[in-house]
Amino acid sequence: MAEDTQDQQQTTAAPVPSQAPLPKGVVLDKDGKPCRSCSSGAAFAAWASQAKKKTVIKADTASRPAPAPPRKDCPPDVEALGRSSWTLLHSIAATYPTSPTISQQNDITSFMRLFSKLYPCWVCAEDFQAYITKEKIRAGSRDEFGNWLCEAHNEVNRKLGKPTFDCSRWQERWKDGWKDGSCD
Ligand SMILES: Cc1cc2nc3c(=O)[nH]c(=O)nc-3n(C[C@H](O)[C@H](O)[C@H](O)COP(=O)(O)OP(=O)(O)OC[C@H]3O[C@@H](n4cnc5c(N)ncnc54)[C@H](O)[C@@H]3O)c2cc1C
Repeated sequence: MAEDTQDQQQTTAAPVPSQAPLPKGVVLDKDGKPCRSCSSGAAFAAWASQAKKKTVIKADTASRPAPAPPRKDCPPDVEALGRSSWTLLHSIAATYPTSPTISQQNDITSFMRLFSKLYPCWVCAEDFQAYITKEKIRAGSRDEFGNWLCEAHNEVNRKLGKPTFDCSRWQERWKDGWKDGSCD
């Protein structure tokens, strides 16, 4: 009861106290706040619901606003961000020149380095930067870059315990559509 009284004095969303265990899968930002683009959607939602429970409206219960219905146009979690990002990256590979100039090779290499620094999920970004340092970006042709990217994606798949992708089929997946005609 004493805790209820204390809660009733709060009017705005309060962060979950640091001693409260964070739901599994919630990654913190460098400032210690939960990072939505680094966390799975379910884990972030569990944290948000925990945080909401700590929020009590000061006025009587009748004047509490109805909870907002869930919507689809929310900031991305780690999965949504990842899917969109891989789509962009593999699509760039699919339109990369078959015989790129030196300048085009430099551009894609710079782009990938900057991408790995700016990627919004910081834990993902750190691992991707380490991967790029270990496995030098290969961009001598479309197929070379597409395969390098496919291997980079597979490294993340392995880290997350997902099946790896057959890189001999990256152009079917991202450029031409499957050979059985199912994308035509
Ligand atoms: C650079 C980067 C680093 C990431 N690091 C992390 C991380 O550290 N932790 C984390 O939780 N999430 C990370 N992610 C997100 C993660 O990779 C997935 O995007 C996310 O989990 C959603 O996965 P998904 O199963 O929907 O398919 P995704 O892995 O997003 O793949 C999308 C589609 O690409 C195709 N595909 C799969 N593998 C390959 C491949 N090797 N080559 C070509 N096509 C392929 C498949 O058709 C698949 O449906 C990262 C994303 C990026 C872009």
